[in-house]
Amino acid sequence: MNKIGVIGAGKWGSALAFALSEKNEVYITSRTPRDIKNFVSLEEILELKYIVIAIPAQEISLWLKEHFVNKGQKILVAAKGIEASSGLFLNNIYKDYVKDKDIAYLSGPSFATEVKKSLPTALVINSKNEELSDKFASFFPSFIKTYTSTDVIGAEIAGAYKNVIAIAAGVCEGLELGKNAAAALISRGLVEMQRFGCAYGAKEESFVGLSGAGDLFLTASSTMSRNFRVGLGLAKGKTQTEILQELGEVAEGIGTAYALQKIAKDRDLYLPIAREVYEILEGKDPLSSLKSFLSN
Ligand SMILES: NC(=O)C1=CN([C@@H]2O[C@H](COP(=O)(O)OP(=O)(O)OC[C@H]3O[C@@H](n4cnc5c(N)ncnc54)[C@H](OP(=O)(O)O)[C@@H]3O)[C@@H](O)[C@H]2O)C=CC1
Ligand SMILES: O=C(CO)COP(=O)(O)O
Repeated sequence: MNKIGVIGAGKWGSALAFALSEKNEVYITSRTPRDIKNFVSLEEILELKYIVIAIPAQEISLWLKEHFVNKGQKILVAAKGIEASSGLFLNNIYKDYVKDKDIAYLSGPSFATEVKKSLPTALVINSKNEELSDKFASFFPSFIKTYTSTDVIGAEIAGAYKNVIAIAAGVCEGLELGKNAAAALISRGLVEMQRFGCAYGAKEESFVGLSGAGDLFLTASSTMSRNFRVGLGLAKGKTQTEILQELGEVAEGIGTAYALQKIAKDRDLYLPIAREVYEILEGKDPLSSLKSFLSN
């Protein structure tokens, strides 16, 4: 049995620890200590060969700087987001700490709540090192079908961008604009994130597969999604602070919308839905925002 360490005992980290324990001996740690099975110290986890990191994108840069010690571990990154303050992708952040050959990124449709109930899904392990992707893929339980890909940037952008589109879809639902509008928004969102990804050398097919369309359709159509619920709150006129207080969990689409706004400005890119989400987060009226996107 392989020993796997999970860092971050939030919703996704604990769901992954549960799923991976079907075939492996799994240990978990977190910033806030918990009275749960196999909870150990960070120092003990860092001694293990295989580690899953489920710390949100907005926090990871500082966490790596303050806590990570490279001992040649193989890392699977479970977060989905782009750092707001810098506009850096996760692979840019991690590359200062972990070699490309030692790191993989997890993507695809996966609400933690369903994974914790052993409900089936299909996920993608993305790494430049195909041997490592295969290895991580082999750790997953029978109820999760795994695929592998070398398109790290495509998977990363798809996983992060879909959270922003999910916020827009939540706004659309909250404003009761109808299913036609939602479908129009989601499909234009898919095109927007694919175009953005391709500008960074991502493969088009990553956006129509599990990492892109798969995760987008899931997140942008369900109140199980925290990002979708952020959109519902914005449509009701709630502030970011009120929404996050009610949510009590992370919604990566918010930071990612700010990151995309920064990138769009720096690189002079046209990202219409991401821009509207950013503007709504900054106080623009949601209805006029969606109308400006959906009307001629
Ligand atoms: N939930 C889901 O269904 C899915 C989530 N994801 C992604 O996984 C990532 C984590 O999400 P999720 O688990 O749901 O979020 P949660 O808010 O449930 O958990 C976040 C985790 O990160 C830890 N954490 C937060 N800030 C810091 C910090 N500054 N230093 C150290 N640890 C920190 C928390 O530690 P502690 O609680 O111990 O303080 C907690 O374990 C996100 O990027 C999300 O998009 C991806 C797929 C599915
Ligand atoms: O990424 C997810 C499912 O694949 C989780 O989405 P939310 O963070 O919006 O809940």
